[in-house]
Amino acid sequence: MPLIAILPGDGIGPEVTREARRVLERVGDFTFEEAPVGGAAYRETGHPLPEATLALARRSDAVLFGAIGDPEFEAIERSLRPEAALLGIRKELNLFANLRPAKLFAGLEDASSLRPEIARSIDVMIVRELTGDVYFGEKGHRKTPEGLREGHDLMRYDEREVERIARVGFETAMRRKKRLCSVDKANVLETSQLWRDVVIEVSADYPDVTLSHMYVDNAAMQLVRDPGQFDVIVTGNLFGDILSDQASMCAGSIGMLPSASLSGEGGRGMYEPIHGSAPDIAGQGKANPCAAILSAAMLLRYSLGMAAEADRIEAAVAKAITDGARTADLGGSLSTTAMAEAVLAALA
Ligand SMILES: NC(=O)c1ccc[n+]([C@@H]2O[C@H](COP(=O)([O-])OP(=O)(O)OC[C@H]3O[C@@H](n4cnc5c(N)ncnc54)[C@H](O)[C@@H]3O)[C@@H](O)[C@H]2O)c1
Ligand SMILES: CC(C)[C@H](C(=O)O)[C@@H](O)C(=O)O
Ligand SMILES: [Mg+2]
Repeated sequence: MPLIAILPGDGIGPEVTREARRVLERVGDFTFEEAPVGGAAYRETGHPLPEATLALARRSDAVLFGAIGDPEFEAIERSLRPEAALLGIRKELNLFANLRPAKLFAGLEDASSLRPEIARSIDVMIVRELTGDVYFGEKGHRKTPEGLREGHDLMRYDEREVERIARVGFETAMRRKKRLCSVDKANVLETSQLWRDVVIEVSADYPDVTLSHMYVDNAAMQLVRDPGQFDVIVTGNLFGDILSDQASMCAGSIGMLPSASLSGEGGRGMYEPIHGSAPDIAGQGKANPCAAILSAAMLLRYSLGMAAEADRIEAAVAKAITDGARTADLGGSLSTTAMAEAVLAALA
């Protein structure tokens, strides 16, 4: 029986993974093991990513991750903050490819920040590089020669890192509408110039894919002007982080966007909503569980080869929404559990 590791994390993480687990239990037979991560783990063990949690992630067939982040730990040493656990798992499991689909579910036009006719056109897969860039470069605080405090974070990619994520971008485009837009800032950044050069080199292997390049500032603008122009976006870690939160509001809510983080080695992956621990609504039963439920569907599709069950879950979310189920972020009043129950009812 497949082993699914559940790392609920902080804030709304446990609230939404609980509901995603119920949906998984409905569609198949799995063994679940849970372990603490983030601030919750730090409180329990003194470390945000305990050895036992990482070991569970390694021996599982797939990881369902909730969210981490706790205002209480915002000022402690960076390596002990909740975020270090998430970055640590991504790095340790070599999860370099992060797929973040943004699509508007019919009926959510009113929840989108865009006009309905524009909102309806969004159906983009953001392929975000996840283990490099300014996130993992050398960083720190130091003093300038004049004695001023200086913070620094090195942005870097080597050609191998760019090539492998570019290939994921092209392969993803091959399975969709065969249009790939590489987003960078090559007009200013050397890291981006290398990115662009390597993406162009890789494109020779994918003659059927139409490749375009866009600077990230323009991409942010185009994403709200005409999101329908994008099929697949491939971009670096930082730009992908920002553009995916932006895309979520085109699609109705950050509570709707799932993600898959993959290594390309076997089927192992980690699946998580793109949102965080939402301290402002944590513990109130207000969180939208759909991003976590849809992440569970991606888990079945990408790690467990259960595409039919993944389709069923996605169809159930779509049906619950067309039937009018809405949490507060979508303009409704359903609780987290009631929203999940609407999805479960639609599954039956
Ligand atoms: N992958 C992750 O675990 C992850 C992602 C982003 C942020 N974080 C962390 O989360 C903490 C809070 O960060 P933030 O406030 O910038 O981002 P956030 O995504 O947690 O919240 C941003 C806003 O969106 C709302 N929101 C988020 N998820 C929602 C859901 N499922 N349903 C309804 N509303 C939802 C929140 O209430 C908040 O108003 C920080 O510690 C941050 O580092 C973690
Ligand atoms: C919490 C943070 C480290 C994380 C990121 O920046 O990757 C989050 O924003 C995300 O999108 O998963
Ligand atoms: Mg983010």
